[in-house]
Amino acid sequence: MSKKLRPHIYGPEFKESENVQKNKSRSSVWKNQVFLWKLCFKTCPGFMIYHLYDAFRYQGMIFLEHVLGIRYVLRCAEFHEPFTKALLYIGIILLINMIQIIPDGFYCYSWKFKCRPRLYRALKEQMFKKASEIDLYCYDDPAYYNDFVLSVSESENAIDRFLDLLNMTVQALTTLFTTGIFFLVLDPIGVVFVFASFILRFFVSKSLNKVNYENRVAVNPHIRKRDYVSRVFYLKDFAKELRLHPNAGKQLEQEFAEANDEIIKEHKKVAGKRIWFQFLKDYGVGDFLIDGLYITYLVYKAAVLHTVNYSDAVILFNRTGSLRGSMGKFADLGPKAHENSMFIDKIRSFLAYEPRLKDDVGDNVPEGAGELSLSHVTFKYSETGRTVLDDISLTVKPGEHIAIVGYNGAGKTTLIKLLMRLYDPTSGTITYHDKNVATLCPREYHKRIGVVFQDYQMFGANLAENVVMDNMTKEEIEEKSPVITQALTSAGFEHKLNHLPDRLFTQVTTEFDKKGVDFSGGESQKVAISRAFYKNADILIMDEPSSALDPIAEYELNKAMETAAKGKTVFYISHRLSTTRDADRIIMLERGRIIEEGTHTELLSKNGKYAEMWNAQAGKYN
Ligand SMILES: Nc1ncnc2c1ncn2[C@@H]1O[C@H](COP(=O)(O)OP(=O)(O)OP(=O)(O)O)[C@@H](O)[C@H]1O
Repeated sequence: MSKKLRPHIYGPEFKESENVQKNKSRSSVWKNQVFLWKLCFKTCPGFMIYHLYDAFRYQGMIFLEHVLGIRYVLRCAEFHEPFTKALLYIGIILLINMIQIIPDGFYCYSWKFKCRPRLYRALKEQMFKKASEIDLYCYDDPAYYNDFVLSVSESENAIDRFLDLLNMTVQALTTLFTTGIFFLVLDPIGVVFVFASFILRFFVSKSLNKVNYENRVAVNPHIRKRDYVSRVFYLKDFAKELRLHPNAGKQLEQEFAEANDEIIKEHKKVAGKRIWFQFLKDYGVGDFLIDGLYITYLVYKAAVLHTVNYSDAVILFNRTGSLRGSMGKFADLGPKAHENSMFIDKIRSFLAYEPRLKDDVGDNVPEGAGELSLSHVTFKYSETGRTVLDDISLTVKPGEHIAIVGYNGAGKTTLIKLLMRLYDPTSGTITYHDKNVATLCPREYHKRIGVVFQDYQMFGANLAENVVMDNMTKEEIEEKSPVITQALTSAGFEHKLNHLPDRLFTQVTTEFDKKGVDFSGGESQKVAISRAFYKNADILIMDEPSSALDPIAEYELNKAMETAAKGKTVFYISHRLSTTRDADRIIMLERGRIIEEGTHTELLSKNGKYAEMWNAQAGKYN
């Protein structure tokens, strides 16, 4: 597996010499095409076979009509054969053409439009599945993220290029065997000219494609930046902010212009090489060698030496252009396959990436609520990054309610991410039921945790599915309706639910459905909270669950929590200390370290950082 896509944080063991990578990429050109062939053939076998046949048919017919046919007709004229012989031949060709036009029309205007999207989907489905499995570390590594975006955005192009390559290969082989043999029989020297042009074109194309690929990789980060700015200007989410803060828009315009300049700079860097290679390819190999030298030689043979008759000379003259074109395609095959292979390589590396956290691998989680314990846990997002959590030790009994407080950036959310095992600690261990969570099956472990993240997302699905977070049929929604409604009610969404005409079937977001609904920030947060209530897990994690709620909704949420969280282990993060004061224990974090720990009263009597924070903001709630 190519290691290019592995996140850098895994360290030097994955670094390979440039030579090893080059040899590997050479050897993988073939394997990469086979990979796509298997995928395409498995998805649409009939289409793939017809795709090959179509290329063969196209060149076969050209040979029949334009080589054998025209030669036959011209020879009839040159050697005074009866006109009916020529007419019969023309009639047969017309009939064959007519028979072929029907399946060809079906292939071009129906099959292609049906099957190409199926092929794209087959690959995209694999990529989407993998994207949901890859470790979150990967998203923190810009180099990895660049390659990730490139492979996803290039996946459809890779299939298109592969289908073109197949077409080109079969066309080139058909031409080689038909027109090539024709040349060998009539004028073997002509083959030398064609072969020379083939070799030259092969090397020139290879160099040109390498330049193109390197340029594509170099411009990719700038294209991503430009795309980001474009998104900001067309996405609804940013529209309000941009109107209120026009300077932010100007700054982004500036960044867009800079990214554009970088792209132009990258193109300028390779412009000279591109012009030179294109000149060699078009003029040196094509015009000069074949149209100049070969034609001179052919005319000399026919007019001076009389070693070839006129009808054959005309056909050879006529076919050099076509043979040169086909040989050109043949010469382009290797470099084009190589270029496509570099993109497929990225796709395959992405698909072959083995997540460290395998969703369904690991020990079963013991039944019931258990003790959760952190021992000397330290964490960095990247090998070279700063320590975000530093030597955290904490034991939480089943049913205990823990509040985590601290200033922005103290490491509260990061601690939650580790507790949920979205990341593994850099050092130290986290145990649940006395078992290291790193040995537990993540999927089973996650079932034990209901969570509301600060940056929750609403999905373009109906309301019920947004609570259950799964695809559901109409019958399933109706069956689970009481539990879903109860979860929404506990989260304070009842009033809104009663005003939705389609209730649980209401489509969330108006982006794809005119009848859909855009919820307010607070309403969306209530839906996110209801997910945790619906899950009814042993551990409840709430990261700023009431940040968008009005005071009454916050009060009601706290009341609902008393019922929903009874007997459960709860981690509650909030900047509003009035909502955390009743926790069994409050953990105060500062720069990744636990600096104070105890009940609200204990911490106030310490008169330390917590008391300072309380006095600054929450004292007014007394
Ligand atoms: N994906 C990431 N990659 C690198 N650094 C990160 C990442 N996420 C968070 N950090 C850094 O880790 C530190 C702790 O972030 P965290 O989100 O845990 O803080 P927090 O206490 O939850 O802050 P807040 O109260 O603002 O939500 C911050 O300095 C932040 O910049």
